[in-house]
Amino acid sequence: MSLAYTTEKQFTISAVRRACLVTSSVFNKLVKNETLVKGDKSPVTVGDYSAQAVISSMLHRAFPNDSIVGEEDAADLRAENGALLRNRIVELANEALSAELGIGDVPEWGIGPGSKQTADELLDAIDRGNYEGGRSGRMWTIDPIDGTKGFLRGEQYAVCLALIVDAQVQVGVLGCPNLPLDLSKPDGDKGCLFIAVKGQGAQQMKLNGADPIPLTMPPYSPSTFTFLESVEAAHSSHSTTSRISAILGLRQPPIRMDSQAKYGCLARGDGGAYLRMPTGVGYKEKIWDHATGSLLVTESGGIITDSRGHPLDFGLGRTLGENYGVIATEKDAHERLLSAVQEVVKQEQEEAVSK
Ligand SMILES: Nc1ncnc2c1ncn2[C@@H]1O[C@H](COP(=O)(O)O)[C@@H](OP(=O)(O)O)[C@H]1O
Ligand SMILES: [Mg+2]
Ligand SMILES: [Mg+2]
Ligand SMILES: [Mg+2]
Repeated sequence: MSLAYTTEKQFTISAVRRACLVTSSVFNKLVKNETLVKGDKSPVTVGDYSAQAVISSMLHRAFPNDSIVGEEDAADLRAENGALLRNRIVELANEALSAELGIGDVPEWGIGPGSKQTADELLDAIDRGNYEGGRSGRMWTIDPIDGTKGFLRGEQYAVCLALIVDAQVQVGVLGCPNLPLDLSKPDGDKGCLFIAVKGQGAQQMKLNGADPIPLTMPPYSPSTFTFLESVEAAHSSHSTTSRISAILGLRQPPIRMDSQAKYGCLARGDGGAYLRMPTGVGYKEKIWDHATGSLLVTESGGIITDSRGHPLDFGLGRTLGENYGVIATEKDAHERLLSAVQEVVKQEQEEAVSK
């Protein structure tokens, strides 16, 4: 019997690798006028747009009937003053699409020497990511650069692609070009690819390599356990994390890192838990920020919930709905962590009332 989603898995790896060609080349030579500020004040670069164009145009060839929920849209590139950015994106996306074929690449996906798209085709590909999401059917979710702020700081970011079927994440891949293979050797080899398929486990391999290694989270160990959390205090409350650490008596400081690279690290045994606690009311987590990561957690032996202990729901649309934070850790540690989180949430609510 053949395994489920074999083609989708291979496609996801190929698409993420090709998008990483773009992001890595932009990372090394990003110029000031290649970054925009979006309506929600967050940054977006030519790297984000080009990577989404690459993945989305490959998806259109490989799975023309599937819907796409992508973070970016091409409105700013279609504007009259968007020509400079648009030309750069066309150049970058075509460079990646036409790069040599590698292991597992299929030319019918619109890749390999000679594969080029027009500006209109690439802008349309970006805008094909406008699907509103939902509970039934097949959809892909793209975060072309997760951790754009980390990318701009010269630190961690991830290219993320996941297949969701009937609200369940079935396949997810992260490409992390700047992530050391071993966190304890920051100057050692960099570039990791994380892969998960539901029911088939999680794996890591070199971004440009072969030979995937299966990933299993190690059991809870009080002496080394610590949190993986966002670098950006506006994305995840650092003070809440530090109160939870105090309750648990943790000795190690948190590992701060941008992007879903945190989930890849958790799956391979770095830190011990992913923690993301809301910093205020109103922000709704986006499905593309957690789809691949959540599957990496469950396929490596962990549990992922919000701070009420509810599973993340990928069937509500482009967001995860009401935001009550995200907690992921090894399955035997989850209950202990959840009760510490809930204790701190209660304290914070009481303090807010008494203010
Ligand atoms: N107020 C907020 N609270 C939580 N997450 C936020 C946020 N504002 C932006 N984000 C999300 O945080 C993501 C980065 O995650 P992290 O902080 O773990 O690196 C961003 O992804 P992008 O960089 O793809 O836009 C963005 O979607
Ligand atoms: Mg963004
Ligand atoms: Mg993101
Ligand atoms: Mg992004």
